[in-house]
Parts: sequence; C-alpha cells; structure tokens
Amino acid sequence: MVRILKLSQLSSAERAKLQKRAELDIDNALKVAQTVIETIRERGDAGVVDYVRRFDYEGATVENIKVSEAEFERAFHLIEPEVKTAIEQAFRNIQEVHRRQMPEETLLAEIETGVFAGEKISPIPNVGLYVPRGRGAFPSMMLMLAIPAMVAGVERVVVCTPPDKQGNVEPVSLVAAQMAGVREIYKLGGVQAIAALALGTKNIKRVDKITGPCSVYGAAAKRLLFGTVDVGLPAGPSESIVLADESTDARLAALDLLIEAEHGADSAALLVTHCEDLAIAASEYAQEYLQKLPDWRREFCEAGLAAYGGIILTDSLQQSLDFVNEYAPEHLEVLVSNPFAILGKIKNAGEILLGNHTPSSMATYAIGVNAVLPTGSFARSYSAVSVYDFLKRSTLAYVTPEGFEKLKETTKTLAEYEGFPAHKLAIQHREILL
Ligand SMILES: NC(=O)C1=CN([C@@H]2O[C@H](COP(=O)(O)OP(=O)(O)OC[C@H]3O[C@@H](n4cnc5c(N)ncnc54)[C@H](O)[C@@H]3O)[C@@H](O)[C@H]2O)C=CC1
Ligand SMILES: N[C@@H](Cc1c[nH]c[nH+]1)C(=O)O
Ligand SMILES: [Zn+2]
Repeated sequence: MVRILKLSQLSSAERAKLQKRAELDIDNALKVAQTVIETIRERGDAGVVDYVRRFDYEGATVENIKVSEAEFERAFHLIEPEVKTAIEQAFRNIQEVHRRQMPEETLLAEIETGVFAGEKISPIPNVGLYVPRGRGAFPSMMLMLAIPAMVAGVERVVVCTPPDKQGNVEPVSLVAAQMAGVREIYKLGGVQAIAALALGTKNIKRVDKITGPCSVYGAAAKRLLFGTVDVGLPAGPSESIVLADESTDARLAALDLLIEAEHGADSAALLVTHCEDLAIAASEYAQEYLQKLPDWRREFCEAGLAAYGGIILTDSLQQSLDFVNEYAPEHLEVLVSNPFAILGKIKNAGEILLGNHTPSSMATYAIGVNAVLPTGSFARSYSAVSVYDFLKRSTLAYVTPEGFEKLKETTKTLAEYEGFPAHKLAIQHREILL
C-alpha cells in the first residue's frame, strides 16, 4: 500500500518535512563538492581528470574527456531507427515551442513625446549545459537544454555529461546534441563538471552560465559556485503532484503517481485528493502497477513514496489547491473533472498539465514544452527552462530634443534631492551645449 496521509492530522513538523523534500540531504554533498572544487581550482585539467577517474571512468585522460569526431559519428550507427524517429518528433516539437517563445530583438516605445524606452535582447555568449546520467539516460534533457540555447542564438554551447564505466557518452544524447548543433561535449559529471565549466581550465574555457538538472552533487557544486557563475534554475530531484477529485480514474492517478516516483529514492511523488475512496483505490492500484517495474525502479518508488511522497487526503478541492500552491511542485497533473475551471486558482507549479490525456511523461518527451523545471519549492519564483534562460535584456532608450525638455527638470530635482551634483551638472550643461 502506498501511504495515505490525512493532511489535517499532520503535525507541523511532518508538513515541513514534506515541503522540504530531499534537499535535506545536501550537507554531505556540500563537503564533497568543496574538496573537488578546491582541487580543480588548484590543479585544473589534472584535477578534473582525477575526479572523473574516481567517480565515473577509470581510464579518463586529459585527451579523452572531450567527445571526439569519431564518437559523434559512431553514435549515429548505434541509435535504433525507432528511437531516432522519436527523437526527431521530439526535436521538432521542442523547437517549435521555443521558436514561438522568442521575443522581438528590440522593443522601443514612445513613453511620452520624444522619450523612447524599451529593451534590446541578446544571447548569452557562452553557456554550459549539464545533461545528467546517473539513474537513467537523458537524451530528452539534451534536447530540452540545447534547443532553447540554439534558438536563442548562443554562440558557444558546451555540454557536460557523465561517461559510463567504459568512458562512453550515452549515444542517443550525442545524436540529439548533433541535431541541435552542439559539438563541444565533455565527459564530465557531478561536481567536476560544474567546477570545470564555472572556473575554466586550460582545455575547457569557462562559461557565463550553467544550466541543467543534476543530482545532489551537482546541486551542491552550483550552490558553492554561485557568485562565480550564473547557475540557472534549481533543478534537482524530480517531484510531482497529481491533483484528483471524485471524478478521477483511480488507475490513471496511480499510474501517474509512479511517473516521478521512479526517478530515485529522493523523488517526491504525491497524489493530492479530497476523495477518500479514490485515495484508497489509487493506493491499491499503485501497489499493483509497482509490480510491473524492474526491481531497482520499484525500490526507488517505494523508498521515495515512503520518505517524501504518498497520497495526501484533504477535506476539499480548495484545501487540495491550497496545498498545491504551498508545495509549488515541479510537475502538476490536473486530473479533476474540469481542469480548465480551476486553472485560475493554480499559482505555483513549474508545469501544469491538464486532463487525462496529458501525462507528465508525454510532457517530458513529446509535447515540446520544456521538461527542465524548478524543484524544491522554487516553482514559487523560478520558471521552466526557456529561451529566456539563454537571453539577457539590455534596457534601451532614446530621447529627442523635445523629450529632453520634458524630462530635464525632473532629472535635476531628483539628482539634487539624492545629493548627486554631477548627475545634475550633466543636464545643466547640456542645456547650454546642445
Ligand atoms: N528538475 C528537472 O527538470 C529534472 C531533474 N532531474 C533530476 O536530476 C537528477 C539526475 O541525477 P543523476 O541521474 O544521479 O545524474 P547526475 O549526472 O546528476 O549524477 C551523476 C554524477 O554524480 C557524481 N557522483 C555520484 N556519486 C558521487 C559521490 N559519491 N560523490 C561525488 N560525486 C558523485 C558522479 O560524478 C556522476 O557523474 C535526478 O535527481 C533527477 O530526478 C532529471 C531531469 C529533469
Ligand atoms: N520527468 C523528469 C525528466 C525526465 C527525463 N527522462 C525521464 N524523465 C523530471 O521530472 O524532471
Ligand atoms: Zn521523468
């Protein structure tokens, strides 16, 4: 049985534990990350290689941690035709979604007569993408990161992704990277990847921004290197809420509960409902579906559902919605009778998936929406990865002589009040010089 927790009977400590998710366990990873970062800072490429050897691939050398042309080529021979077709459809949809996101390059509007203001959009010049590979292969994440970066026009896109024990990068990820136009890939995972990208070494030029989901080790490295590099959104252990009412098919609720649960023992998968019959039925179905998973994935589900997840029984749909908004899940599936009717009440969620035909696995692979999403309650303020992660905005202004006349007194008055005489002088002298 998947545990059923009655919300009104939870102590504030139990609610806080649910809310906090697996971020609880980052302290140990921070210690590991600190040592690795210091070593890489001092020893550069040699330090990077030492840690690849220790954590991922014993045969790593300074030369072979970069994916070679031969490896790119070989990946095309290793991919199964149906996987290639699937990647191609995913690619098209992700590209289409992100092309539609692209804003106008320049925006300049007349704010008052002769006063033009707006912004100019430019890509970030150097970006590092982290594509995980620990408890799964993630070519889908390669697409989700590389496509918006390319659509945004980033000049240098570098990818780090862990090698397997034989030193190989997962081949479908290499095909996906090539489709998106990425050619600079290093076989680095966890802390050594984030540190190399943030600090730079002789062989790996530093980047301006790193983005991509990772386990607790990468997350710890990002936390320590915040300030050295832009570390993007916090995208950690997967989490989800399936929101259900009395109309929901308990089998769908149970199936979708397991989607996020299977990522790892640190995943938080919740089913939230005010309907007790549904809660009990979904718990039983989930138990049944768990038997269809291989042992290691089932064990992930069981551990995560017992520690951070389960079924939350509320008193009403409104209380369920309040819980959702407080929790701010990465993924939210709305399986209630009329999902559009409650859309306006959903305030905090990385992704909102409406109705019975929109399971989160489809959003991860095929719809085209970005599946790299904020976790750990950061959906309260962060958004899914998008072209905006790879763009920055410069404000832009142009004032005509007529506009200058309109703004000069205000500028002088405020400069005087704030005590900045040079600010005022620049206006006063213009009145004489121009
Ligand atoms: N929020 C989002 O949008 C997404 C989140 N995810 C999450 O990202 C995470 C990916 O994690 P993983 O699959 O584990 O891949 P990962 O690539 O982040 O982790 C593997 C790396 O961790 C390092 N590592 C492993 N054990 C270590 C140790 N004892 N000490 C130091 N370093 C160690 C190794 O260098 C290895 O390369 C999962 O939690 C998954 O749920 C995945 C996709 C999307
Ligand atoms: N659904 C995942 C992403 C994923 C990629 N592959 C499988 N799952 C997430 O929550 O973040
Ligand atoms: Zn997933």
